[in-house]
Formats: sequence, C-alpha cells, structure tokens
Amino acid sequence: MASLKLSQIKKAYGSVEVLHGIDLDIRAGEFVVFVGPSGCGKSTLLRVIAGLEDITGGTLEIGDQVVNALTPKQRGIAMVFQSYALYPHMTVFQNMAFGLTLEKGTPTSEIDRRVKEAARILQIEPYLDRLPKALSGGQRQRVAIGRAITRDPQVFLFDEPLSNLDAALRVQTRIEIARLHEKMAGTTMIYVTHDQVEAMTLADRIVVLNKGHVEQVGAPMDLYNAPDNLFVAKFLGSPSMNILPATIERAGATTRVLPDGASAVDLPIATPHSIAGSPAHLGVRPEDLSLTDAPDAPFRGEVALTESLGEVTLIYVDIGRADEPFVAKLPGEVKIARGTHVALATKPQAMRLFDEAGQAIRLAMRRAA
Ligand SMILES: Nc1ncnc2c1ncn2[C@@H]1O[C@H](COP(=O)(O)OP(=O)(O)OP(=O)(O)O)[C@@H](O)[C@H]1O
Repeated sequence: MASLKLSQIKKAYGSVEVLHGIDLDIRAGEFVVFVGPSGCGKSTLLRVIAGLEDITGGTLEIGDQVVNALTPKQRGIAMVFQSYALYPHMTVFQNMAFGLTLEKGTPTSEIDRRVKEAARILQIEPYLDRLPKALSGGQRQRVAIGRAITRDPQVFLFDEPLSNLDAALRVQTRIEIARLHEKMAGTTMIYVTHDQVEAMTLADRIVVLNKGHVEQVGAPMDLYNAPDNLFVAKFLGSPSMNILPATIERAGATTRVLPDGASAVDLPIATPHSIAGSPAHLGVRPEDLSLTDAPDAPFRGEVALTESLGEVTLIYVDIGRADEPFVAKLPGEVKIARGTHVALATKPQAMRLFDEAGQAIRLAMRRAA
C-alpha cells in the first residue's frame, strides 16, 4: 500500500518534450485512471512511473521515497500490458510464478501458495497447467494480471489492458478488474485507457491529459458534471457535449447568453458585470435535450440525421453557426424524418458556460471568490 507523489515530472525524447511538468498526488489504495486522446502522453507517464523510461525532470516519490533512480523492480511496481506479454512455452502456472522464481530465496511452497491465491482471485485455477495458446484472450489477460498479483506489488500499473479483447470480454474483464481492486483493498492502481467508459466506471479519480499537461483531476461524475474547461467537457461523454459559440448579453446574479443561431437563455450563474458583451461558449449534453413544441425553445433547426441505437435515438440537428450538428439523445425509438424542423429544450441548470479561452465560467467565479 503506497501513495505516489509526482512533482513537475517532465519527459523529453531528444529535444521533444512530451510531458511538460506533471504534478499529481495519488493516495494509497486509490484507483486512478489516466485518459486523454492518442498521443497525449498517458502511456509515457505510466512508463515513467514504472521506471521503464528515465525521468527528464522533476521528482517521483512512492511512499516516502524518491524513486527517480530506482529500477522498476526496486520501485515495488507490477505492470500489466495490452499485449499480455506471456511466455508461450510456459504453462499458466509457470508464467505466473516466473517473477517469483527469479527472486532467489522464495521457497517453492510460498510460490505455490501465491500463484494459487492469485488464480483463485481471478478464477483461472482450472487452467494452471495449460499453455497460453490454449486460452482465450480474456483468460490470457487474467494470467497477465495474475502474474502481477503474485509479485505482491505496492502499485499496480495497467496500460490499456482490455484493448485486445472483443466488446463482451472487455465488459467482463473490466468488472473483474473492479472486483480485483476491492479484493486487494489497499493496493494502489493506475490505469491508462482512451476508453472513457472504462475511465468512468473504474476510477476513484480520473486524470484527463492533453498534450503532455493535466487538464483536470477529479471523481468521474465531478468531471462529467463540472468540467473545468471545454477540453474536458468535450472529452467525457458520448456523444460529446454540444457547444455553440455565444455572446454574454447580460451579466450579474444570473447571466443572459445569446448563442449564435439560437435564442437567448438565462443561466443561473453569477458573473461579473465586466464580462457583459464578451464572446463565450454554451455547452449542453445530448441527454439534457428534449423535443418540444414550446414557442420559446432556444434551439431550433433541421434534422440532419437520426440514429436508432435501441435504447436511445440520436437526433442530429443543424443549428446556427455551430461547426457540428447539435445532438439530442432521446429515450427509446423516435421516428422523425430528415429535414423536419424541430425545437429542442433543456433546463437552464443543465447548460454550461465557458469563456472565449474555453475555461468554465463557474470556475472563473470560484477563483475570483
Ligand atoms: N520512444 C519515443 N521516442 C520519441 N517520441 C516518443 C516515444 N514514445 C512516445 N513518443 C511520443 O510521445 C508522445 C506521447 O506518446 P504516448 O505513447 O505516451 O501517448 P498516449 O497518450 O499513450 O497515446 P496512445 O493512446 O496513442 O497510446 C507522442 O507524441 C509520441 O509520438
């Protein structure tokens, strides 16, 4: 059980810096998920923590110890990779025992006990004598996780462990990883993924990375409901939050916003009078929109496309000058012809406001307070 402290962690490959000074505190026993678009640096950050990459600048502490100069083994870390990295000529038992057999002095009975305990936790006891080629992808990934468990690490690192699995197995293995974290209470886990469903469902806290910077850190629903900026607002949620360019018409105890191509909306957000007249962005999530006949509905346009997904229907509506159509996520099957004029309504408290630079205005107010 160990906490981690990252202070101004930098990583450069030659003259190209890919991590630009990451600060992060991870509590002992926490499940932290790094998410971000391809190339944002999440795998590099994980590999830096693991000791597979040198740190260019900053300090990494595990527990109370600065570990910058320690090898992966000395850091008390075990890593599970996307590619499983199992030895094909060794049985499941031998694969899981491999790290321990390398450690001189671990008695055979102790190795046996630890492998069987890990196999029990992961429900792979029936396969201990099989070779990896006789296992499914999901079973192989459980063996790779089991090999990490037997080493009794202080910190578990997962690098996109479910990427090679089909959709059903991904869900099943994801649930197993969540269970594993419960069973191994106290083990710190850091998990890299670009899949926001994995991030939302597994994480105690999510770290959203973008271009080698941290955009926001927080509990999944806090990030979803109160994104600090447009990047986080658009990254979490599928389909993404709808964004319309807008102007702040009136500031004060409540804020009147005029989105381009839509009618004015009053938001329950207090803003300083100085921002009246400023450009802004108005955000609303697809599931917060509904079809309406109300004459004062703010968002109106032509249906460009509908997609029936079974439990929901996505309706894409061309509104104003938005680059992309507005998406409404409506429950059940909604039949509506392309080209139909529709009006969309939402609750004022469901809308989010961002300044021209993309920072949440809620945040600007909190900082100013
Ligand atoms: N060995 C390397 N040499 C040079 N540049 C590298 C090296 N490894 C990674 N990079 C660069 O560092 C940046 C971050 O890469 P990284 O693999 O951490 O991204 P990622 O967020 O994990 O992306 P993905 O989801 O696509 O795996 C990228 O621009 C990548 O091209």
